[in-house]
Amino acid sequence: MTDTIFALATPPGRGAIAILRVSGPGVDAALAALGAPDLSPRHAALRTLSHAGRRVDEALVLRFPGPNSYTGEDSAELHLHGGRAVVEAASEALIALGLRPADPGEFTRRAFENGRMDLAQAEAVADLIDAETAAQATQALGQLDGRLSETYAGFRRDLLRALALVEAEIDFPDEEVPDNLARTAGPVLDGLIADLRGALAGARRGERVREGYRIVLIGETNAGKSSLFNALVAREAAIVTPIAGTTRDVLDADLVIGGYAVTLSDTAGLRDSDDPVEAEGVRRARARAEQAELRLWVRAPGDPEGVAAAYVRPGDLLVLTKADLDRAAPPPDREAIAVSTTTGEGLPALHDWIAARLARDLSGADFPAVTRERHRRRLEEALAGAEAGRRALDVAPEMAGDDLRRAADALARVTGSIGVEDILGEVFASFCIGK
Ligand SMILES: Nc1nc2c(c(=O)[nH]1)N(C=O)[C@@H](CNc1ccc(C(=O)N[C@@H](CCC(=O)O)C(=O)O)cc1)CN2
Ligand SMILES: Nc1nc2c(ncn2[C@@H]2O[C@H](COP(=O)(O)OP(=O)(O)OP(=O)(O)O)[C@@H](O)[C@H]2O)c(=O)[nH]1
Ligand SMILES: [Mg+2]
Repeated sequence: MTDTIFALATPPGRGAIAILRVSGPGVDAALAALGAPDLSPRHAALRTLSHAGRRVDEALVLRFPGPNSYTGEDSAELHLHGGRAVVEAASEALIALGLRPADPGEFTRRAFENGRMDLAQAEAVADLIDAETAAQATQALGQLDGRLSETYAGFRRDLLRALALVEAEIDFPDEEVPDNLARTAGPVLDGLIADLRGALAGARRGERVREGYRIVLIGETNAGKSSLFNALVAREAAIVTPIAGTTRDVLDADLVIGGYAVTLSDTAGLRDSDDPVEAEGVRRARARAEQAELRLWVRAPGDPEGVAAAYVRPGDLLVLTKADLDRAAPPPDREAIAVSTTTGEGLPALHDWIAARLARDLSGADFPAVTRERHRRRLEEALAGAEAGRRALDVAPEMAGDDLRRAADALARVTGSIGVEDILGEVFASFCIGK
């Protein structure tokens, strides 16, 4: 029999109101025992809750009889006065009545297991709670309302249609089979392959909106990278000294620019060094520069092109620092912005340039976006299967079925209609308690 679980759904600590959420078959018995036996479904009612002869609170109580609830089970919410002692007393009463505290994500896990939402929607719940930018929230809402799941389901329907056509032909083999398939299953698969490629092309964008767009400062030692880092994050996060080679570790900061999440990294100045600590710092700086979506090539007046030039890609920005000391003429062949962290000149222009770059790379009409590496890997598998199946149509149609089935399975795993056991723990472990 399923446990009846409870958890604080609001942040811990003192607050105006604290909500205890309860779900499972023992909900009605627990409500009755606390003094709220008579609640009509989904209507808030004020009740005096008590336990073991002691008043616990004057609370607003809501009852959601299953299956019409978030979890699909009998559920309830106790909207308590948000004092620590009140929450403590109510929790103790629920434990005494045989309920147990919920694990992280357990309410949403039950919603998934009861068919109230699929796995992509459950992930969207977690994303929505973690969302700190408007773009992240919009993306998570598009996934929560099932639009992303519907996209995957459409891909899967196409695959199954192609599979049915292949199987129908194979059952009546003759020399016409490849020609027939080229007319029937061929176009279905061609369309699907194009759609999957389109979804994958947008996947990096979805992941960057969710996880943050990676910007790395690179350049010679003493170029002013750490000073610029501090200016952009608006606090003295990195150590700045006149000594070349001050920064060793990569230093990351999360910030929001133009409504998008950004991870900005300060790095060690790129130079050859016999000092093993500095050499390791330079190795890490290079690795980061390669992973990032954008590199800001930081150069002070007189800096040589140096090693950084090898890491700069088309579309990166040259930032000419220390503009208060000397104004280096920007090279004619690349985009550049002159800044001074001493006077502040150029910093608003740099900020605006980054915001425009984020809007260019992260906003887009091909919604809903694929938002997670887990989804992207499965889509890549599905694409590989669809492409292999497509090739087999012409040469060995009897082989196409296996490829298409493999592709359809990969898609079913994204929404959790098959193969969930091995990933459920991973998906729900990152949730808040009470969700
Ligand atoms: N107080 C409160 N606020 C909340 C939630 C909650 O659980 N409690 N939610 C939790 O994340 C979100 C809203 N999501 C919800 C989704 C479904 C149901 C629900 O009871 N659905 C039933 C009844 C629908 C109806 O009243 O028409 C159903 O779908 O059958 C409730 C909340 C955000 N705000
Ligand atoms: N006048 C002036 N000095 C600057 C400016 N930006 C940085 N500096 C100075 O240049 C020196 C080096 O600055 P950092 O920000 O530590 O340079 P860095 O690129 O992080 O150096 P490493 O960590 O050694 O690679 C410090 O003395 C800063 O005060 C600027 O805009 N104008
Ligand atoms: Mg530095």
